[in-house]
This record gives sequence, C-alpha cells and structure tokens, in this order.
Amino acid sequence: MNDKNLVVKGQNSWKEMRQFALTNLKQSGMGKRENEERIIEESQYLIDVFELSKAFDTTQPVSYAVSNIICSFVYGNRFDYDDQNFRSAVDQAKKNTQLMGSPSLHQLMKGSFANRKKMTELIKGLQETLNPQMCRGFVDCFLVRKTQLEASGNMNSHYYEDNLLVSVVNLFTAGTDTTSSTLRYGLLLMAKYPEIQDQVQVELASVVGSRQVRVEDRKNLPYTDAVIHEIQRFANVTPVLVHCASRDVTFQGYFIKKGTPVAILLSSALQDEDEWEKAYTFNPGHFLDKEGNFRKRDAFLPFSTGSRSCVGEGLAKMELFLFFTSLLQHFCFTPPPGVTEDELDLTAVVGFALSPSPHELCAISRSDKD
Ligand code: HEM
Repeated sequence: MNDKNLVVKGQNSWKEMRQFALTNLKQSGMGKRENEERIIEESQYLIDVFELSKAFDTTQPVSYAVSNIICSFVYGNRFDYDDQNFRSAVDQAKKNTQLMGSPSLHQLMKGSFANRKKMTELIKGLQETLNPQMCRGFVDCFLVRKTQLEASGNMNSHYYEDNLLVSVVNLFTAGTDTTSSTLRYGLLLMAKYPEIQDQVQVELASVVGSRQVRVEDRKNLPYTDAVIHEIQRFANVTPVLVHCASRDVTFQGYFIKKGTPVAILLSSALQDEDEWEKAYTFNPGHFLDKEGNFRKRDAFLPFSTGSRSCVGEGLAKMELFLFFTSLLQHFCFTPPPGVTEDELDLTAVVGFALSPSPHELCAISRSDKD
C-alpha cells in the first residue's frame, strides 16, 4: 500500500465502518424477531449450565452466552461452551478488558495479539467457504462488499482486510464484556436484595406465567423494566470514555482546541445527585412513577449519546431483558452457603468496562423450591 492510499483509507474510515455495522445489525434483525429467537435459544443453554451448578462464579457462563450473540451476528454461528478455542478467546477478551485498566501494557499487547490471531483464522475459514448468495454474518457481508468494490475497479475503499479484523475485534470488545458485566451485576443485585427479586418474579408470573418471555411483554412488565434500567444505571459499566475534540470548541467558558483528548464521564449523568433521588443506592423506584408505571429518565445515558453512541444499544437492551427475565423465571439467585446477603460485595473491578468483584452465587431451581 502506498502513502496516498494510507491517507485516503484513514479518512472517514470510522464513519463508514460504523454505518456498515449499523446497517448489518439492522438487516440481521437488531431489535427484531431473528435476534429475539437467537437470544431465547442461548438463554436455554445458559439455564442448562446453571441447572447443573451448585455455588458458582457467573463470569464464564454469562460471558460465553453473551459472546455467542455477537458470534452469531459476526460469524453466523454460535459455539459450544466446551469448545476450547471459543473459551480461550472469550476468557482472553475478558482479561484484556481488565488489563486496559491496569499499567500492564506488555500483558495487554500479548493478550490482544493472541486474540487477533484467533480471529484472523476464523475470518480466513469464512473467506474460504464464502457463498456471496448467502451471507452468514457481518464478515461475509464485508467480504462481499470488498469483492464488489474491487470488481468495479475501486481498489482504495475502506473495505480491506485490516479494517475487517479491527471491526470484528471492536464488536467483540464493545459487545461482550459490557453486556455480560451488566447481566452479572443484575444477578448479584437480585441475590443481595431478595425482596426485589421476589417482586420481579411475582410480576413475571402474573403477566407471563410459565411461557417464554418475549420482547413485546416488556411494556406490560413495568417493575421488571425499572429493575433492568436500575441495574444498568447502578452498574455504570462504562463510566469514562475518551475522545478527541473534532473541532475547536468553547464549552462552559473553556476553549478546547481541535484534537485535544476529552474524557467524558457517564457517571456524571448516571450518578448525578440532582437527577437521582438516591444516586448511590440500588433503587428501581428511580424508574417508576407514583402509580407504578415505568418512567423514562433523561439522565439515563449508559449507551452515551451523539455520533459516537453505542452501535449495539438495541441488541444490548434485548439481551439484558431476555437473559435476565428467562433466568429469573427459572431460578432464585442467593448468596453461597455461609455468606449473608449483606456480605455480598458490590464493589467493581476496574478495567475498560467495570465488572463485579469475583463472587459466587447459587441458582436455586424454582421448580425445586415449589
Ligand atoms: C450493556 C451493554 C452495553 C453498554 C453499556 C455499551 C456502552 C457503550 C458506550 C457508552 C459506547 C460509547 C463509547 C465511546 O464513546 O467511546 C459504546 C460504543 C460502542 N458499542 Fe456499546 N455498549 C453495550 C453493548 C454493546 C453491544 C452488544 C455491541 C455490539 C453490537 C456494542 C457495540 C459498540 C460499538 C461498535 C461501539 C463503538 C461505536 C463508535 O465508535 O462509533 N455495544 N457502547
């Protein structure tokens, strides 16, 4: 590649790749039926794992389930939880997100390199079996677009192999740990506050009964909806984002020169004491009006806002709702034997995304309980 190509390819690459990912997420059914089916199917695999467990650390099963939703979108298929390559890729990605919050650059580089190698191999496998008439996922769509552009003589587009790899790595990094840490916080909070867990289960039983929860049930489950929003607000998994000012700007009297790195603190909205009645307490009432109806809040910005906001917001919301409700229909989450609810620690481990400190939970099957 010559210097001129490098310059042209760098320009607007992020915009084009963001748009391409969004279009593909929409076409693959983000917020729609197809993703709903995938998540429901994956919930069942997760329920099967929880059924077999006594006291257990939620990290691996929840990360594998959530990662499989991204795998289905990116590659077109899910992986078994005992597939060693899959396990090590997800475990390594989790380690990498934690290393991003530590000074251990060498370990992070090593881990990122190992995962890039695995993803390069997966992409190669898809390239070898590509059928342009039947795209299995994001990678296939990207490769087809690349081939079409090259066939029309455009050898200088944003659709080149390094950009494909970076897009795949970004989707995994952005989509796995954020969602799985939020869901794990949700289960931990239910074990810590059993009266809130009970209320969710009572609402689910009276509105949905024992059938599978569907996305369309959400509007009839105001308490459950409020609990899930409060989990996201409380978990605050991406408290700090860093971007560069895209132009000279004066903000609240301060001049910020184009290119200056700017830290955006989502915590300043999610934990704003002027906005939330109990900013540092887990309180589903933040999202309920006096009559018990769900109420939206302007300061609820876990996906950020504006042109760099989360590409996967619709998918993440669907995952949180379906995984959480399906699990609560089947299980009561409790502290492990010998640990009290008060002793469950809500402190976060710092990394690129915040996640709960290491802990174990019991998932008691509700059919055993009755
Ligand atoms: C609870 C789950 C999630 C949370 C809290 C979350 C939060 C965020 C936030 C705050 C940003 C903005 C980052 C920034 O400004 O630098 C972001 C960006 C992004 N998210 Fe998510 N996210 C979640 C799930 C997902 C999922 C499931 C996907 C996968 C499709 C995803 C893909 C992305 C991508 C690709 C970006 C970068 C967008 C860009 O740079 O233009 N996220 N996310």
